[in-house]
Amino acid sequence: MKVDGTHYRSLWWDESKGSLQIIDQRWLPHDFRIESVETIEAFATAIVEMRVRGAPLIGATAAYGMALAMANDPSDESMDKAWSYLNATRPTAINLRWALDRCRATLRAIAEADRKDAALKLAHEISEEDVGICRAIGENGLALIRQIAAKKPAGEPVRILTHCNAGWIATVDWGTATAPMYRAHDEGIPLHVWVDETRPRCQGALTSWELGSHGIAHTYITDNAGGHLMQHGQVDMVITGTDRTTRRGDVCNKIGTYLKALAAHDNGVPFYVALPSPTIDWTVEDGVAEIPIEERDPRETTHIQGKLDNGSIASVQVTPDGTEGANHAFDVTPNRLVTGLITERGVCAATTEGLAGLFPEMAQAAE
Ligand SMILES: CSC[C@@H](O)[C@@H](O)C(=O)COP(=O)(O)O
Repeated sequence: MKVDGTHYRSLWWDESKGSLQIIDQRWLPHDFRIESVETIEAFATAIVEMRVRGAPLIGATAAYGMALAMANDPSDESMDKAWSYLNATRPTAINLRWALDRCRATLRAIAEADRKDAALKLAHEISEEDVGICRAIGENGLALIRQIAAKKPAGEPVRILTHCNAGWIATVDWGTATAPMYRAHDEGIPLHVWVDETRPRCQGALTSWELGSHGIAHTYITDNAGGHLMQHGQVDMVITGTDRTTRRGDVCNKIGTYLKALAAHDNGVPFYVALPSPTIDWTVEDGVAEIPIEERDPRETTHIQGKLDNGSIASVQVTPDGTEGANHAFDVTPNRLVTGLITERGVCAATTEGLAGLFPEMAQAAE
């Protein structure tokens, strides 16, 4: 997508430097900083510190991390070490393990002498696939937005609520939850997006930055406002992303998603989840019982980062000295609260049959 007229992806390989380039998302939306990632430790730090974030982008980044490990030392031992090291960075988004498993399985079957080139090619492939998946999610979600728009008086916007940032910077390009919005806007369908702030990291500010850059009307709201807006008929649909969706369609996503799903259910508002297939964990059935929920540094709750009036970016304390914070980063929305899953192969019910119907080969392979 475009930033100040230039087309960017959220990561790219720089041939001349021989290294991965990322946008350091810790400084967005105030500062656009590009960083070169050149050691395995730097890859891990980039994921842990959320310089790169969002399930699909974490997966693509890890694939480049494996490529670096193979360039340094193409042995099985080095591959296993990189797998374990990178896999330990964040526990919830399944795309991380998906990408690492795919790299390891593919590279194991290749002679050591060829692994360096093969690993880099595979990382490029995983990134390109992500772009294609997100584009297709955009098409499939667009059909849903069109249906809602068709029932409205001409010119009235379709009002979509979204949580966190499942936008182009959370993937390689397009985003998942935002892809249908970009497509609908480009097609001339009037939209208005309610953007949840998404404390503590305020990923809603990233979503606002993305939507604003694309000219999509939006309003930044507090995390607790969604239920109120739904009660007053101000939301036509919800679209969120996901970090891991179980084979029966339970959706793990950024903390607070569950409360939005409950409010949507109570108010008869359709609640959709944009789901790329690498985010399906076919080994898990019950999301609440089985998905590990990341707990991050409580300082993210007791402090908030923003831009001061003098233009500098600073972190300020919002709680009294010594206040304990707890920082659960994700929650699970049971499948009964999900109206549908928008995947690259179409929209399906959040059920075992729905997912297996669209992805029979994956469901079978997991049996
Ligand atoms: C297309 S991104 C999908 C999810 O990863 C997204 O909704 C989300 O929860 C991101 O969490 P984050 O902690 O910012 O990595």
